[in-house]
Amino acid sequence: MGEETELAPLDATKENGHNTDRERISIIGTGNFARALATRLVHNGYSVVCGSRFPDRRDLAKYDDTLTVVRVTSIDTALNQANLVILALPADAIVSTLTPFREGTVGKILVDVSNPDEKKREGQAESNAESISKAFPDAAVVKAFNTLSAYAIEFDYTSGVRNVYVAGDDEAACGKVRDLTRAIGFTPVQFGRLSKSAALEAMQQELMANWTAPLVITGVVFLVWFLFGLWRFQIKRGGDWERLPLKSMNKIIGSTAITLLALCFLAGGLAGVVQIINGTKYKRFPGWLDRWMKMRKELGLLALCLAAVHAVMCLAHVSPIYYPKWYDVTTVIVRTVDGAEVVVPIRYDHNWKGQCIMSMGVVAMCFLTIVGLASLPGIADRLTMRQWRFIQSYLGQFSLVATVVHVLLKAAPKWVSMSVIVQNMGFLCLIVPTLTVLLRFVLALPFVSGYIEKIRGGWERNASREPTQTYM
Ligand SMILES: NC(=O)C1=CN([C@@H]2O[C@H](COP(=O)(O)OP(=O)(O)OC[C@H]3O[C@@H](n4cnc5c(N)ncnc54)[C@H](OP(=O)(O)O)[C@@H]3O)[C@@H](O)[C@H]2O)C=CC1
Ligand SMILES: [Cu+2]
Repeated sequence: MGEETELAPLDATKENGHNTDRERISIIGTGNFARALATRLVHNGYSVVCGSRFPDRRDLAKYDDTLTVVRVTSIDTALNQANLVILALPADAIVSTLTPFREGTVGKILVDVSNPDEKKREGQAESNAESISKAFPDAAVVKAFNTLSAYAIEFDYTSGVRNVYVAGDDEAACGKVRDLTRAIGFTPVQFGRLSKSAALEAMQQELMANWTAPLVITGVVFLVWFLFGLWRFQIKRGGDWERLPLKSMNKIIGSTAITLLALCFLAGGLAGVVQIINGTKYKRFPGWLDRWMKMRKELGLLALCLAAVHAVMCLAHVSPIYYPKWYDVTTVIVRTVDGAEVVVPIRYDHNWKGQCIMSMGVVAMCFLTIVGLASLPGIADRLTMRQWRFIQSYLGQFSLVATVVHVLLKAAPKWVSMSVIVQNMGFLCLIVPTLTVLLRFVLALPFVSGYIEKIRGGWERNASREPTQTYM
């Protein structure tokens, strides 16, 4: 590899009166991201030039055969080879690397893919892209690709079309980047002007974007059930610690799962109540309900995850030893050598109770899995609005009802004989889910649901009054 003097100058790409310079893209840098982008560009018919500090030492072909057609040149030459230049350099090296070649940036579209080094960027308001734009005012800087990994760019051709967020002040430049993005198999999403690039860079820094609150709620719900279970199954019974990791934990995790599932569907139910009270859909939900509504997907997925753990734990330990009431036992009487008669069990079969509990658990798990899968991007994108609503609303509520029946079958008869019902975990963990099911049932009654549909269709009870005020 080396200086590519035989490369055609930029103007030579104008053929037959058509400007085909879109076909040649320059990438500055030869690292992971540069190679991934170069591979994908070459696969899609682009000619790629990579600019390096050490062009003589960079042999891209050794990474992938596709890259044999990629020329590695000096940074200066690479800048001159294309109108669209992708800067695949470490964030803090971009300005210093390009400054000696300022001339070459004039009139160019510079695509900034960089993500900030978290520690260095703390408290710094300006994004990488804005710093580059300030340093090279004669170039059109566009932020793009930073939310994708090099791996996804190079290898992920199968898992649906990924979004590439584009931000920039020059609309023509953004348009070219969007075209390029589409041409190599991604979906461009214009995210706004360059000032929005800070949000794109921050997006990449967030490990758990929308998951913090749902995870905290899950932790609190789990802790409540854990402390109750610890007191109920271990401390109150004076020990039995060896059953804590599996038998007790299974009940604790199951209770956490059903509570989270109920919380997921309770939000929508309360939203319906609020809309009925307000008599309009044009009034904002109170802040707490709004935040709660926005975390339904995460709560549902966490419920699914814990329900799966509960199912596996059940398989691991449900047996006549722990749950004798779920089984019918066939016994034989064996006479011992000294003449005593011993009753020996020879066969266990699930009785009605055991069969119904287990099968209802399987049904609930099955529906919950469909609802969970349908909420994932990639699958959700392929559903029509009607299909999505059917799965999320009907199948979702059916899975909650099946879960309630599953727990009810397991725990209910015991309540009757229990002197202190509030000590029964099965009873306690059903309170919120049962109230949720009842609320959703009431909201589904024809005259109530008709009223809500009317409100959601834009009808207002007090339409003639003064403009609606909003909650703060
Ligand atoms: N890797 C990833 O998955 C992702 C990366 N990005 C962004 O892409 C950019 C490049 O990342 P990546 O390819 O992983 O990084 P690498 O460290 O693998 O590559 C950076 C390249 O930049 C060149 N370079 C120029 N100046 C310097 C310098 N001062 N110090 C080090 N390298 C320099 C080097 O090429 P040469 O030696 O040939 O000059 C080097 O190969 C970063 O801004 C990163 O934030 C964004 C999203 C995901
Ligand atoms: Cu269960």
